[in-house]
Amino acid sequence: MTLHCEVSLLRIAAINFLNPAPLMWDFEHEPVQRELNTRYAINYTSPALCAERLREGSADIGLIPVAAYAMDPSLAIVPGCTIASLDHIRSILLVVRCSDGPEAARTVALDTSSRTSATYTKILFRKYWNPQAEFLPHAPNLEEMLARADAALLIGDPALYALADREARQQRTGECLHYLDLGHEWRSRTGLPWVSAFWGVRTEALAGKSTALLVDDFQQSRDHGLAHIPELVAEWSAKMSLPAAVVEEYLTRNIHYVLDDPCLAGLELFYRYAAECSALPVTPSLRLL
Ligand SMILES: C=C(O[C@@H]1C=C(C(=O)O)C=C[C@H]1O)C(=O)O
Repeated sequence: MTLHCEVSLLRIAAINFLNPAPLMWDFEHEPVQRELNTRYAINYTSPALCAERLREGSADIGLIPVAAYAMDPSLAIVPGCTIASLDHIRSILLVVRCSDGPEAARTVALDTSSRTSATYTKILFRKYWNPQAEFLPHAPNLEEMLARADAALLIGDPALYALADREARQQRTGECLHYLDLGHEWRSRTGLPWVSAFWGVRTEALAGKSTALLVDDFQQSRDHGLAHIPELVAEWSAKMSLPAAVVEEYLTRNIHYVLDDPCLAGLELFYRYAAECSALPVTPSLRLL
């Protein structure tokens, strides 16, 4: 008689941008990858779709935009891991066509792959720049966005490419655009970190599994990633054709990977402001595993 011992894998929805690469280290590199393959199966998608996969039940764990958590506070959060920024974030950009800055922007195209940065953008307009601004969802294509709106929000790798192309674009078109780093705009007004994403978990999927082991797997992967920055810089600067110094600065100074107390305070304020501006329905309480 053959005994079939089926171990169900936890399905992870991950993001195919550069910024989560340190969090993903053990899932993508030996010696730990082989062992994690016995517990997890990974699928890569956009931030907005990570949240969607958890909602529809086709993933158990997802690197979800913090804004999506307000729509589904039944999820639990893996403590300690995040995609955040303490000031300049580099990959969350508001590109503004008007020479008068964001206050003069009446229409804003929002990158459809974003949930969190789209919400921060609404907060910044409602509270500080232009409460009357109108928002339209748009695929991340700077030229098409600026053909339809006065300003464009780009996130992740498309934002990094737009920034790298900034001078060449000005020479090509003669047009002078403003590039605002929204992490810095938020920090200078609130004094708090910008928090983009964390690992959200459908707790039903954890039945019969060790929560402590899961938390260890994700926190150790982050620690190992942060201990292998030179390898990540070599890998990603080649893959993205970006200068190694830019990728290194991005992974070590722009993005902050530890969900610590200042990040939790930044998150609380983000949820409060988002509810005040009717950009999110509720202020969720944070349920850490
Ligand atoms: C820093 C970034 O964070 C991302 C931004 C997100 C959003 O705006 O919804 C979600 C997940 C993060 O990985 C970025 O992509 O530039």
